[in-house]
Amino acid sequence: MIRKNIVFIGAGNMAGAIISGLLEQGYPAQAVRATTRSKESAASASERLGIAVSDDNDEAIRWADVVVLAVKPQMLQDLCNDIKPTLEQQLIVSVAAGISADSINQWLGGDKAIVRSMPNTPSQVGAGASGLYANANVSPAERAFAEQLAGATGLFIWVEDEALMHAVTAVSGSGPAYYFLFMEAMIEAGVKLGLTPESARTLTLQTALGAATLAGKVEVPVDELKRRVMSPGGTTERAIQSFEQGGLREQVSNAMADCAARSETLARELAGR
Ligand SMILES: NC(=O)C1=CN([C@@H]2O[C@H](COP(=O)(O)OP(=O)(O)OC[C@H]3O[C@@H](n4cnc5c(N)ncnc54)[C@H](O)[C@@H]3O)[C@@H](O)[C@H]2O)C=CC1
Ligand SMILES: O=C(O)[C@@H]1CCC=N1
Repeated sequence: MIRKNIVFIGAGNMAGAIISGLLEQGYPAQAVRATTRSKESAASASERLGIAVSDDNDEAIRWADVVVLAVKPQMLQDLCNDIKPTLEQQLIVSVAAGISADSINQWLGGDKAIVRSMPNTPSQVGAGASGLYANANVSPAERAFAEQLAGATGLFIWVEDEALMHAVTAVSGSGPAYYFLFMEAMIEAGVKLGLTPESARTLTLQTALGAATLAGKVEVPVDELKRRVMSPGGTTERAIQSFEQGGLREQVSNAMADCAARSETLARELAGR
């Protein structure tokens, strides 16, 4: 494992998930720091995450080899302006949705090595999925470190065409929320059918885990796995017919197109500020 000092600027949901995943995988806590905007939030994040957290971006950046930008996209330009004078040759990793490497590079004064990463919150338990994109200033060694960072919290893919980061966001960045929504709906429906909330939850979660594990382990396409659950004239067939007639497929497609489009407009709105 290559050890570098990593600072996360912003210690919210996504940074917290990556930090927990990293530490869980044995990355040394002394080599990970974070910053927040106030002393109070720094103290509570430090306690929650088990690493040093301060409200001093400049001091943390001077200490770091790798700077992970983990603030909301709308805060990123102001943050870049603030840290520009302090940054030297650190590798920049941005997890912000939408915002292009060119915008970040421009806001940071140019000539920066920037990796964009679109992770997701299952990183917290080592089951993340990240899409990575590197600008032309990123060296092979820096690419390798970015892979180690993403790989410590799950799996990753590289995209060479940055525009595909919008699609990655629609699939895996936002994707956990779709599955949580589906689980929520299944639990509610199970309760309506008479199960206790606890039983409905236990069965729903294990079924989601089982389906994903099975699909990941066997070399069988998911439509065939679906077919194997559907006995002709049986119960599943009725449920699947009901989903198809209700337009689930189209809803998923529309929702993901809306997600990718939001990522694109975020990028345009914020690049023009
Ligand atoms: N939540 C998710 O599932 C995912 C989020 N992302 C991206 O991660 C980024 C962060 O999102 P979340 O963690 O969900 O947001 P969040 O609101 O939970 O965390 C953002 C944190 O940044 C801090 N912050 C803001 N300005 C700061 C500054 N100048 N210096 C230091 N800290 C500052 C805030 O205090 C807050 O703790 C966003 O750009 C988002 O697009 C990417 C993939 C998935
Ligand atoms: O909802 C968002 O904007 C962020 C980016 C991907 C997941 N959460």
